[in-house]
Amino acid sequence: MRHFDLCVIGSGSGNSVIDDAMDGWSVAMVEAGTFGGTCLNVGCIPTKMYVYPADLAASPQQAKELGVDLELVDVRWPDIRDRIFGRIDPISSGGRDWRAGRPNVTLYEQRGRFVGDHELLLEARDGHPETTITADRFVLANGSRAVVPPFPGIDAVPYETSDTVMRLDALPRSMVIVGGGYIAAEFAHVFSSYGVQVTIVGRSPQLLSREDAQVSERFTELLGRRVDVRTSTEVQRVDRRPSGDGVVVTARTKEGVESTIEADVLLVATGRTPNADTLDLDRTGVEVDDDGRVVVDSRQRTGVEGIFALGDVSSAHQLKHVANHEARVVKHNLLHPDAMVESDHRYVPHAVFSDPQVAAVGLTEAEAEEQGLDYAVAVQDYGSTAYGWAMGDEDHFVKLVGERGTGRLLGAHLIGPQASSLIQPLIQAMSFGLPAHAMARGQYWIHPAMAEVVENALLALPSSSED
Ligand SMILES: Cc1cc2nc3c(=O)[nH]c(=O)nc-3n(C[C@H](O)[C@H](O)[C@H](O)COP(=O)(O)OP(=O)(O)OC[C@H]3O[C@@H](n4cnc5c(N)ncnc54)[C@H](O)[C@@H]3O)c2cc1C
Ligand SMILES: NC(=O)c1ccc[n+]([C@@H]2O[C@H](COP(=O)([O-])OP(=O)(O)OC[C@H]3O[C@@H](n4cnc5c(N)ncnc54)[C@H](O)[C@@H]3O)[C@@H](O)[C@H]2O)c1
Repeated sequence: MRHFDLCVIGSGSGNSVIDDAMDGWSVAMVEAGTFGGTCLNVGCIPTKMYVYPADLAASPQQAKELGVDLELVDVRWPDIRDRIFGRIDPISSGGRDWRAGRPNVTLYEQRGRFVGDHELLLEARDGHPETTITADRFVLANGSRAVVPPFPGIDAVPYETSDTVMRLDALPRSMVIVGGGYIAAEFAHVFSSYGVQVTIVGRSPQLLSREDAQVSERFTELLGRRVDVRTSTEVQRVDRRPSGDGVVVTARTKEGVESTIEADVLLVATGRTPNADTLDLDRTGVEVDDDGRVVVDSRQRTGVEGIFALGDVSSAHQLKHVANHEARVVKHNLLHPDAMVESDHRYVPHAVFSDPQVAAVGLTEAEAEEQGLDYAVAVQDYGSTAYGWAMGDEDHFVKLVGERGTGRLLGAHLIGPQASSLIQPLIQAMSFGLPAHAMARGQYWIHPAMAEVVENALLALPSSSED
């Protein structure tokens, strides 16, 4: 049985754990799927590569109001798709070849599952015989996968998930998206901008229901102007369309009103579940929580000596920047067992790359209220600052939740153009404990840049003794 100093399971953020400083270690990299993991192959990167052309395709409407007549002549789906994967696929295969070529690394392109605390069975797979390896240290970085709820009829109809929808042969005429979270919001923007008739079926009263209530309400309203949004609506069953292709989704509102939606394509976007269950962790002492996540401490250690976990398999955040942060922590802790560092999960931001964009960090107003904090809220419209006014913006805003007394930010919630970038100074202020007014007045803000909406939101919070 071959023994390694380190075994990493999962080549997403797990791949970046392997460092030059480990050149003297024997390392096993285990990857059952496409090298590079979710973000590169079926997640962040290709989705945003679809979002950017979608932003362009959606611009004629806005331009018209400003006196510029543009016309969307065509969306060449095969060209968009092939440009995206023509760039991504070589990065994945190049990364694979580079990693496999490292003299101290053995790449096993097989599914791994534990048969003991430090013993991993690699399942047989075309050309790769079953084998068992042992290692002193393991890193569980095997991510999450799309969940498909057992809607009646689902097994008898064709459906897509985020894993498959980006490689469709042709742009459909219509699409029904089940789910009201990140993936639904981003793909609704992409496909509707490309001219597809999109219907979203969401069971919550608002889309993006985990956002601050004011943001999710506004987002639902704005996306609803371009897409048929059905909220508080549950799928009852799905059937094949009588014509043979496509689907019919039967849905019912909370009030009991039933409707059917016919579409060429059904996209299921109802969340992701950690892949911990694929590892047979019950054969080890590694603990898994009620949500199926590997339990780790602040140093990313499981309860078993030498076994670490990171990213979607152990994190509630399911975000690439979190997986990358945790990978840096694991790398450090593997190399410096006597001087371990902790992950910093205090202010984890996120952004939804839809239209409008949404970005947030920290507490929502409801969470500040629930926690009994002494807080104040400031809401600043984009249109109240010069750039937003020049754009004629009437829909978007920055909402800040600040702590009275200290003047520190508790949360920031943005909905509107460039929200994913505008939020960055607010993340910085929270991370470094900068009070709102000190941050607003302690630096220049370029006039008349869009960032003035952030400056004005900060100034709209009450000042404090620390400012
Ligand atoms: C459509 C979509 C868009 C997204 N967009 C964003 C975004 O814009 N920003 C953002 O921050 N996050 C985004 N995410 C989330 C982000 O992709 C994930 O949080 C991140 O990729 C998780 O990284 P990871 O290293 O934990 O796991 P992964 O990258 O998923 O890597 C896990 C790897 O482990 C392999 N594996 C699983 N089980 C086994 C096993 N038993 N044996 C061997 N190998 C195994 C898998 O094949 C996979 O390659 C998006 C996700 C999706 C689905
Ligand atoms: N921009 C980004 O950072 C980005 C983009 C895409 C995905 N992601 C990550 O990927 C994860 C998965 O995305 P997602 O949109 O699938 O998940 P999500 O958790 O954001 O949303 C899931 C949605 O499905 C609904 N749902 C769940 N079970 C259902 C059921 N049985 N019937 C009907 N509706 C149901 C939920 O109410 C929710 O609206 C996200 O949590 C996120 O972390 C991130």
